[in-house]
Formats: sequence, C-alpha cells, structure tokens
Amino acid sequence: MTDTAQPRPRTRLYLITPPQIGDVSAFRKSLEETLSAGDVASLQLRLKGQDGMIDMQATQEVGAAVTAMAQEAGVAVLINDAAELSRQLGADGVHLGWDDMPVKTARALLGPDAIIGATAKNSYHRAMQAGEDGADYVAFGAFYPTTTKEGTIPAELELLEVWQSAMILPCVAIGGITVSNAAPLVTAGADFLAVSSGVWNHEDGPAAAVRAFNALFESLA
Ligand SMILES: Cc1ncc(COP(=O)(O)OP(=O)(O)O)c(N)n1
Ligand SMILES: Cc1ncsc1CCOP(=O)(O)O
Ligand SMILES: [Mg+2]
Repeated sequence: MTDTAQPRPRTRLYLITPPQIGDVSAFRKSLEETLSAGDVASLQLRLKGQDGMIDMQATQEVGAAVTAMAQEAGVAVLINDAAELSRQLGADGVHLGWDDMPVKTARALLGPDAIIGATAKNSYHRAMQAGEDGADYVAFGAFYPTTTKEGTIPAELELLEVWQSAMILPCVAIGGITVSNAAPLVTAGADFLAVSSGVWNHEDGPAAAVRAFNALFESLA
C-alpha cells in the first residue's frame, strides 16, 4: 500500500496584541520590527477595557494605524469580537468567542473570503460545531495559566492530538504560551500558536521572541 499522507505544515505564530496600548505610534513601530523578525501568520487586534469587553475606540485607532502595514508584511489581520469593525477597517477577518456573534452571522456579514476563527476552549464538540458553521479555524485553550485573560479554563494536549489526527480544519492553541513551554503544543499538533504576553513581554523583546518561536518551529518540523 502506498502511503499518501502529506506531512503536516509547520506550526506558525499567531500574534495577539497586548490588551491595552498606550502609545499607538510607538506600538506601530514596535509591531513593524516584530513582524519583520520572522514568519507571523496572523495578527489579532484584541483591545480590551478594564471590564474585559472590547474597547471599540482603541480597536478603531490601533486598527487604522497598523492594518495596512501588517497586511503589506503578508500578515492577515483579525479583529477580536467585532465583525462589523473588521469590515470597516479592511481587515481580513474576525475572532469570535462563545458569547460573541455566531459564526454564520459573521460569514453573512463578511463574505466567503473572510477568515473567521472561533473559540472552542476545551470542547471538542464546540469545535466541531464551529467547523460545521463555517469557521476557518478553531482555538483550544487555555493550555497554560495566563494573566492576559480572566476566567480561562484549562485545556489538555490530548485535544490537539485528537483534533489533528481526525480533522482538516486548522487548530490554534492559546493561553500562557512562551518560547519555553511551546514545544509540547507543537508536537501535539497545533497548527498555530496564539501568543500575546509570550511575545510582548519576552526578556529580549518581541522581535527576539518571533525569531525564537520560528527557530523552535523549524527545529520541531
Ligand atoms: C486565537 C484566539 N483564541 C481564543 C481567543 C479567546 O476568545 P474569547 O473567548 O472571545 O475571549 P476574548 O479574547 O474576547 O477575551 C482569542 N481571542 N483568540
Ligand atoms: C485571549 C485568551 N483566550 C484564552 S487564553 C487568552 C490569553 C492569551 O494571551 P497570553 O498569550 O498572554 O496568555
Ligand atoms: Mg471574545
């Protein structure tokens, strides 16, 4: 029997902004350096108020400053929670949580080419449903403790292993991921690692973090 199985594509980095950005022009400069340091598949603008809800004004402001620049660098831009704002900004898509707009509604608003991601937390069932509804990826997590989001629930590596062995739809791992703890997630089958503090708070700076993540992905490919 001939083995026709294709090797899995290399895991890629999915960068998430810090939840608050004080100086937008300083952030734009830092982001430009960060994106030129190595492969970044996508950038999610995730700007939150103190209540954990999307900060529409900050998202609008940061989005206007960085969307075209990131896209020109070959990085897809997704907006957290807000499909309509994604459309207005000319972004590539939206990431939706459990309590956000349904995937089908976002698809109707954004059209067939938009990238729509959906949170599955630790639920294989929820991920299947999102896939059936037309999501382009599902996100499992939190795999590690995080201070970036309150109220996360733990997810096990087995979710990634089972999903990768059975499904074609890409899966994202999220939650407290750093260069030092990322390897098991890559080995378990994550197509993308979604990372915020592990990049922005890296001891050698965000560009060094992007280089280190890419070196790790290469070493495990
Ligand atoms: C890639 C990715 N995965 C999961 C989340 C979490 O989304 P959600 O549950 O809607 O929580 P908030 O990010 O809105 O606080 C995400 N943003 N990105
Ligand atoms: C948004 C989100 N959803 C689950 S964990 C998390 C936080 C991701 O940020 P970090 O990479 O800093 O843990
Ligand atoms: Mg959300």
